[in-house]
Amino acid sequence: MGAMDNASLALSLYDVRRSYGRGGNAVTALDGVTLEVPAHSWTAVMGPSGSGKSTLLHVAAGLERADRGQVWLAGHDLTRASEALLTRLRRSEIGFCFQSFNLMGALTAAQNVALPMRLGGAKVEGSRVHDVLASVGLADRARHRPRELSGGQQQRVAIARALVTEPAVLFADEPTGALDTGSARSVLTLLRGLVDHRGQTIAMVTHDPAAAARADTVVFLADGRLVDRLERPDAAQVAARLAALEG
Ligand SMILES: Nc1ncnc2c1ncn2[C@@H]1O[C@H](COP(=O)(O)OP(=O)(O)OP(=O)(O)O)[C@@H](O)[C@H]1O
Repeated sequence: MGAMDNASLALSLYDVRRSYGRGGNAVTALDGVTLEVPAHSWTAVMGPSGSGKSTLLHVAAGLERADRGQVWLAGHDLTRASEALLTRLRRSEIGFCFQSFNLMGALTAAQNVALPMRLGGAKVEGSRVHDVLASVGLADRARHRPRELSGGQQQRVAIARALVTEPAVLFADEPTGALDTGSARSVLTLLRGLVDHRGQTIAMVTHDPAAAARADTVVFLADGRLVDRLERPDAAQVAARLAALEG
């Protein structure tokens, strides 16, 4: 089971397979992926277009089922979990943020952040919402609606919403893909701080070597397999490995 004991792993995948379609049209998106993500660390997933990055993130976050293998998160194998358990885990242990923010336009920042807890039927403490907004640097924007916020601020609200339930893992799919360089940098600095100062575990898909270089570990997918890995890399190393895979 690898070098690390399970307690120090926030997320682990063993020999995970996932394909789409059937017969001659079948596409193998993940072809035997094994990945251990230590608690309180940040892992970036890179690879050429179509290599399986989004599928990996969705399977790891319980948004899609693996066909085979195991996905362990918060003490449960998601591949064997009932729908009821998956729903509970998605509301408590799994945070997700997207390239396109996916905020509710009619709701304020504070209401957007409170939404996952409301949907989970939990009582929402105003102070909790305020603390999470403050932790992403938006204490003074609680009453603003998404259209009144910059792209970088909207992504911060989305990150706050993903963190409000204190998830075991924050999953981020291209979190800086829609942002200009400066906003991207500040969102990445926020994510780095969440790991370093709050012990958050993050799994992120990105196309951007500069973003991946902020992570602790970068893993590379090609044709649904993990083919390479860098620890504490710089952006030039990441770009070179990616270029080699894109051929
Ligand atoms: N719902 C689906 N139905 C059929 N095929 C799919 C589906 N989702 C993904 N695939 C296929 O699975 C493979 C992996 O897709 P995935 O989106 O995980 O790749 P990716 O690395 O995230 O790509 P990109 O960088 O372009 O977003 C691709 O060949 C894709 O066409």
